[in-house]
Amino acid sequence: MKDFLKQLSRNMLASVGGCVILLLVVLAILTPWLGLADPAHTDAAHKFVHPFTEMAHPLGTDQLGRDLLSRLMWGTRLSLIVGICASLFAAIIGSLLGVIAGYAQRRWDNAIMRGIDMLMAFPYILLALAIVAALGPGLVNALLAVAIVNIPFFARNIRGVTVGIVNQEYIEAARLSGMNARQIITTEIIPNVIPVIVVAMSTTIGWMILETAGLSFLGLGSQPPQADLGSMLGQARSALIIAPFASVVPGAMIFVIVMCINLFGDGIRDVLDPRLRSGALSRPRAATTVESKREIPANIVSDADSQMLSLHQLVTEFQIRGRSFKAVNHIDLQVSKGECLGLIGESGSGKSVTALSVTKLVASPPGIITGGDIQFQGQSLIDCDYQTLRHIRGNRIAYIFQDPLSTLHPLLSIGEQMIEAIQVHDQRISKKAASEKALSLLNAVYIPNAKERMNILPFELSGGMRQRVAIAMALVNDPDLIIADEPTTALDVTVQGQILALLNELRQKRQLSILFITHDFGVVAQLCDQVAVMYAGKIVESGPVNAVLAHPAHPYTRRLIACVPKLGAGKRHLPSIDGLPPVVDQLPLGCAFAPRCDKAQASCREKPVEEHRNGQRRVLCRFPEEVL
Ligand SMILES: Nc1ncnc2c1ncn2[C@@H]1O[C@H](COP(=O)(O)OP(=O)(O)OP(=O)(O)O)[C@@H](O)[C@H]1O
Repeated sequence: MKDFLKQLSRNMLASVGGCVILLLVVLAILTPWLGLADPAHTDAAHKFVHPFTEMAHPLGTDQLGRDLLSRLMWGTRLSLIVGICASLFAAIIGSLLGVIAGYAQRRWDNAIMRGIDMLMAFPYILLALAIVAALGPGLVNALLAVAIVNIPFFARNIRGVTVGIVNQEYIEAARLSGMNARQIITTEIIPNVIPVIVVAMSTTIGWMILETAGLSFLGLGSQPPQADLGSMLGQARSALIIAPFASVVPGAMIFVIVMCINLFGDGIRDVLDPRLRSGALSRPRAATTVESKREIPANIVSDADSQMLSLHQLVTEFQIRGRSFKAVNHIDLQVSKGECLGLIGESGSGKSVTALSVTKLVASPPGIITGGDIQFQGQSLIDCDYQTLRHIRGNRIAYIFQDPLSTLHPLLSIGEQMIEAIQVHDQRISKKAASEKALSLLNAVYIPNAKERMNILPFELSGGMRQRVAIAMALVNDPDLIIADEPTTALDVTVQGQILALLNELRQKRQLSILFITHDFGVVAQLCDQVAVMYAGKIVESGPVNAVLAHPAHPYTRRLIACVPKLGAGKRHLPSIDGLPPVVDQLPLGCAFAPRCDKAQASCREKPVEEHRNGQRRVLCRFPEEVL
């Protein structure tokens, strides 16, 4: 709750809206005790008294001499109660119908949704008028009418969300655990749709107040002597020319209430919507923000003839709610032409952020590059303009991600997506030529019946086949560097072996450089020439794969290698690494691995660690396992 209020207070307009609404609600609650005049007391001798002319009637009087301030306060109280009750009624009934229709599907879904469609087929205001006409005029009936016509809005919204949730794996898991439909709805579905209901309610209360005011304005809502804001407006209508203030007072109040509720509702939506949290109230920028005062490393020497990619003291941070998370912390990496570099480390060590930083694909906000440089074939990618970066992305540097199902477009066929990727970077190529190129690439990655498969959708392929398509997509523009972010993690070992063999073959045939991200030293041994081990945003060890595997120098590397089972090594205990990596906004002054290291001494924790180098090997440890 504290967090919620803190985030809400950052939105200036929502805060103002919330404060005004809070003030009005408090005043509405306290109205009976404010010592105001009787709102129904008429005084023909004092009709249409102008505002601020008589102490007894600060806002003036209406056509029957009733005190406008008192009627305004009582009317506001009534309008707020009606708006909130109508909204609650519509939200509860509509959401329940939506959840049941979305969960049950088939016959129930059909019956409920066709009923809802029938409600929606009537013109909105006519339906409300018909309901009031059938039930008779009166505030409660107006409330019911407004609530009923808004039920379809909630039902359709919540049904859509529920249909999405019902297909998720955790609902399957709940079914497997033996839960019945009622339990699944109450414990799994409703908690997940509540934020959507709250957001929808926060934006509809204002609308419902307006609708009830509309019915009262037409004489179908509150009946004399009771008055809500709409009926005040309706009664003042006949004297609009001679006493406009009698209309302005309730009209201005309706405007303020609806405006403030909408501003507040938008603020609540922004805070509650998980996609809009973590500072991302705006769409991420096209390229990661680079801090203007970033630390630029001195004497960058990058051999453009042999180096494909080199990172120099790169720092990428996430700045969230006043905290800076250093996901990538002063790292140096080099990938030579035709070489495969394996980047390995535990989950959360910063591998993916490093990979995304290369082409400035880290989402900004909250990501920001605060230091270092990235050289691609001797050209700085940090300082280059956006057009150059766009040309390089997908053309000279391509990515393969872990889950092709979420990176391939679900509604476009494989062929269409590949042709699009080719034509984005080469507008002169005809569709036919692009299609032939796509087909030859699908053949190159050994997709059987490639011609027929050009026309199918991603979900119709198996995981291994999808990953082959993702590799073919990465190759469409003959890139020089491929960044593969755990492309085999979701695959079984046989398919993993095939994909690694394919990448190796393509690398040799096409002289590709690869930055390969993985958790698995077995994969590194199979594919990579060089390896860099990452921990808490830093490269703690790097060097040729054979040398690192045979003689790991950092205790973390040694323990990562010890976790890999060895075929034929007999039955042995596979040690795990106790403890967890540190949170990267509270990194210690010394070695971040020290709390989990069996060799750590006091000096490891107290002083920054210096890097030891020998030839291609580097280690960031005060007491390495091997002297380099
Ligand atoms: N969009 C984001 N907003 C905030 N923090 C983020 C974001 N993306 C990544 N991080 C943080 O950056 C750190 C590094 O994340 P990263 O995804 O690079 O780890 P990783 O080593 O690739 O892990 P995995 O192997 O699980 O993919 C983590 O602490 C993560 O929580």
